Amino acid sequence: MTEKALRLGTRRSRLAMAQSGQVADAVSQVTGRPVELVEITTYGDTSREHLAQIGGTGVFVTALRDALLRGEVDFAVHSLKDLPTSQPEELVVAAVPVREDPRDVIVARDALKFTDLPRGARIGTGSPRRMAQLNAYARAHGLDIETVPIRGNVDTRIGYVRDGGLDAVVLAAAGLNRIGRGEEVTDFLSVATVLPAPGQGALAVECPAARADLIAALAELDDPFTRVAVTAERSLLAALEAGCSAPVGALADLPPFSAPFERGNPHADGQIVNEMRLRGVVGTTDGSRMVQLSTTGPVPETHDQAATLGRHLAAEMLAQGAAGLMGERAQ
Ligand SMILES: NCc1[nH]cc(CCC(=O)O)c1CC(=O)O
Repeated sequence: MTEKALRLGTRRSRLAMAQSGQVADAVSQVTGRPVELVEITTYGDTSREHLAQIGGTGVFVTALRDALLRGEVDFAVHSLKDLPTSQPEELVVAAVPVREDPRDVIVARDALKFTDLPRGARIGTGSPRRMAQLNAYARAHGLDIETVPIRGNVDTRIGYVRDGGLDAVVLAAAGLNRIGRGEEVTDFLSVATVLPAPGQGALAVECPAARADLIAALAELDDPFTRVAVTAERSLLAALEAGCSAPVGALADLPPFSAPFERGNPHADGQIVNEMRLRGVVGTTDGSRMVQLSTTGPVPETHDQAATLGRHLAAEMLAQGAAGLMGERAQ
C-alpha cells in the first residue's frame, strides 16, 4: 500500500516549477511519500503592471499562502527574497535548504563582461536595488551605462538581449542555475559591486503551523547556516521597513571573504568557520547617494542573535540617513 501523496502548491512559472520539483524530490526522499505538484496562479503571474507599481511585497506569495491556509495544499516553496518579512501566525517556514549562489549576474550580447560594455550601453532590470548599485558603480568608475526598467520571467528578460533591444540584462545566478540556463551567464557581478537581495538564492519551505508531523519531516531539509544568514539579512530589511521592491541589498557570508561562493557554500562543504560578515546597502536608483555598511562577528548561534545582528546594522544605516534613500520606486 502506498501512502497518500503530499500536495506541494506551486506557481507555474518555469523557475517555480523547477524549484518546487527539486524540493518535491527531496521531501519524498525524507518522508518516503510521493509528492504531487498543485499549480496555483498568482496575481504576480497574470498582471501586466510593473511589479513596483502593484506594490511589490509578496504578490507572488499571497495566493500560495491562501491555498495553504484553506488546506488545499500541504506545503509550498517560495524564493526567500520574494517572501514578506512578516510571518502569518498560522504558517511556519519549516525549512531553509542550502543556499544556491546568491550573486547577481549579467547576460550580455556578444559574451560581454559588465565592465567591457560600450559607452551608452542599455542594461535591463526592474529592480531598484540593482539599478542603484550598478549606477553607483558606473559613477565611481567612469562607466557610461543606462539602466532600463523591464520585467517578465527569465526567458522574457533574456529575450530582450537576444532581440537586440538591450545590451545586457541582470538576473539572479540562482534562478538561471535552477532552470538549467546557467550557461547563459556572461559575467558574475561581485557582491562587492552589487549586494544581492536579502535571502537571494535561498528557498523557504512553508507549511501550516498545526502540522507538527510535516514540520518535523521538512526540518530535515533545513541548513542551519543558510537560515542564520537569511535571518540576519531579512531582519536588516525589516528594520529598514523596506518592502521587497525597495533598493536594499544585504548578504551574510563567511570567510574567505575574498571569493565567497565561488567554491560553493563553505558551510555545506564542511569547513569550520566561526566568523560571519553581514553587509547592507541602500541607495537612490540613480546611484548618486548610497549608504553601505558591514559588520563582522561570531556566527550567530540562535535565530534571535542573527535577528539582532541585522537590526543593529539597520540602525547604523538609518543613523547615516538610509531612510531618506528608500522612498523611490522603479519607474
Ligand atoms: N525577482 C524574481 C525572482 N525571485 C527569485 C528569483 C531567483 C533567484 C532566487 O531564488 O533568489 C528571481 C529571479 C531574478 O531575480 O532574477
